[in-house]
Amino acid sequence: MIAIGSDHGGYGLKQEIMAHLKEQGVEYKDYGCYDEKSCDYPVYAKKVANAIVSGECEKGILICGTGIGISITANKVKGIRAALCHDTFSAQATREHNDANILAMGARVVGPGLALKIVDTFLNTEFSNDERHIRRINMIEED
Ligand SMILES: O=C(CO)[C@H](O)[C@H](O)COP(=O)(O)O
Repeated sequence: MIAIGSDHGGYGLKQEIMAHLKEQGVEYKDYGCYDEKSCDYPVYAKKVANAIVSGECEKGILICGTGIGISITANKVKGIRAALCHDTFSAQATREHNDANILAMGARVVGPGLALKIVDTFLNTEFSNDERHIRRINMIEED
């Protein structure tokens, strides 16, 4: 199950991503926002991050205008590795190297065509399980 969330700035792109996931038979849960009214991205970043750390969802997608505020917020939750990606190389690398569990994007930065390719790359790339990457991820989690 994929957790998905956005603020008003990411709402339109989130609708396109959800339609794309549905077409592909990928299950998702929309944690809001639910319309284009101005709202606060930390609310939705925290809902999606908590859905992942609780085990309710395995990965997440977060979208705001830039992807920056929503990724900064998600990364404050222990166990979350949110990666802001606006290209497919980064989306692949962050799965392979960082085992990122949230993809963040900015709807005011990327168009929908590229965004959907980034989503597909992120969701279809496995973590490498390489010893050096595991060691570094463990270091992130240290207090
Ligand atoms: O990108 C964002 C946070 O990083 C927000 O989507 C952006 O700040 C919202 O701006 P506004 O309230 O002016 O629509």
